[in-house]
Amino acid sequence: MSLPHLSLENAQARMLALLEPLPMERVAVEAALGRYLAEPLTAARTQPPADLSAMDGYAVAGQGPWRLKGESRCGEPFAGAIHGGECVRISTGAVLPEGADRVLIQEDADVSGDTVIHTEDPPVGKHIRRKGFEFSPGHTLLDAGTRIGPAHVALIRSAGHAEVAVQARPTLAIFDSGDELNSDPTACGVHEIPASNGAMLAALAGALPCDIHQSDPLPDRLDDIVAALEAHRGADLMVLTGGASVGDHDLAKPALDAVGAQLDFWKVAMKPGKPLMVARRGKQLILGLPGNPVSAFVTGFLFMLPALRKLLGARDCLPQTIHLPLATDCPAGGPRREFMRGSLAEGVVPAPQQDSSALLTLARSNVLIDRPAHGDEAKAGTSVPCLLLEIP
Ligand SMILES: Nc1nc2c(c(=O)[nH]1)N[C@H]1C(S)=C(S)[C@@H](COP(=O)(O)OP(=O)(O)OC[C@H]3O[C@@H](n4cnc5c(N)ncnc54)[C@H](O)[C@@H]3O)O[C@H]1N2
Ligand code: MOO
Repeated sequence: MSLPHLSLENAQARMLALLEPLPMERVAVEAALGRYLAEPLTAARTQPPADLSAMDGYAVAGQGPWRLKGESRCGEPFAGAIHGGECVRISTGAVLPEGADRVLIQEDADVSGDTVIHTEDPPVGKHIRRKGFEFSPGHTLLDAGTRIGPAHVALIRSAGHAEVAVQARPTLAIFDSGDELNSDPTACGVHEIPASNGAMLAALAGALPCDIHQSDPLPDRLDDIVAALEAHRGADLMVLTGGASVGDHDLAKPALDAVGAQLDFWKVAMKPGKPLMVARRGKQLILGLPGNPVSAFVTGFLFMLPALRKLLGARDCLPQTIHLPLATDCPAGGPRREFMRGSLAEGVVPAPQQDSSALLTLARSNVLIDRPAHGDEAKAGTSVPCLLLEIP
């Protein structure tokens, strides 16, 4: 079958359109790290809940000197109000007593007995965190599709929620395939190599919340590949690596046909990663990634992770492009848009080896430089679009 090579944007959009976010569930906030909000997050309380002191010192009213009337501590406010010429000892985060108009930090206070005088007089309102300055009940704090990071965990609890609505964790089955692959890297014969793509893709996917099934490499036998595809019909996403090209032993396409999967597209105008295959079987998405290790990584980064993000309900499924200056010259591009490995120092240095089998330069790289098809040579100092290889 000869299908046109899709542009990367077109291929990503087509793949994402095949997927729906998974059903919603409610989980404890602490268990939601790395997941995406299924609903906008609304405040259920007022923060701060009262006017609070931002410093340790004295809450004062009117002009000094002030007479010390008591103390307001965190969790134990001063009972009552103060009037002009009075103050209370106060801690950071404690409730400001009624009548206090500013906080004198203790470094600027001279205390003798129950009299407090200032060396610096703060203006009215100083060092007070006003009630509700962050949020009040009903305020929308975060949009649906926001990824929950450590700060979000704290914010959601602070907003008065013990649980949060997220999409269910996707299930993912990953398979290496090829007769040359040995699952034991310490026991490879001369005609063998260690299976490494599956482990790499599982590590890549593992940065997102998902449940991963990974097993020994499949041989280049149609029956075995079909059996593996059948055994994991229930997975939300299946990723097969190897056998995506056109050789006699490239069985990804025949295996997809045999299990009744509908091929949506095959081949994307990009390097590495051209023979990427995207198919659907019912609600399941199947990705056939090329076997060359760097091609598997780049397509995993540009397709598998976005697919997982879509299932997880992310607002932004695709990796963000940033522009960085080149530290050295970058050669002219070939006929395919190319993602070149590079490292970020004072500017981006393209890796000297760009062969799609070369894992060493991938492991030493932390960016992919996005080079246009037929692009001219880019000189050092030119700003180029890059993807940071930070996961995810
Ligand atoms: N006549 C053509 N040949 C090739 C074309 C083409 O258009 N016409 N495309 C080339 C491109 S581009 C790529 S990319 C590769 C993709 O090939 P496959 O997906 O069929 O991958 P394999 O042939 O199975 O393996 C390629 C290479 O990668 C090694 N490999 C495979 N799986 C793993 C694994 N799990 N762990 C580690 N290494 C793996 C395998 O040993 C091969 O060396 O096709 C080109 N050919
Ligand atoms: O696309 Mo292949 O991935 O160039 O080596």
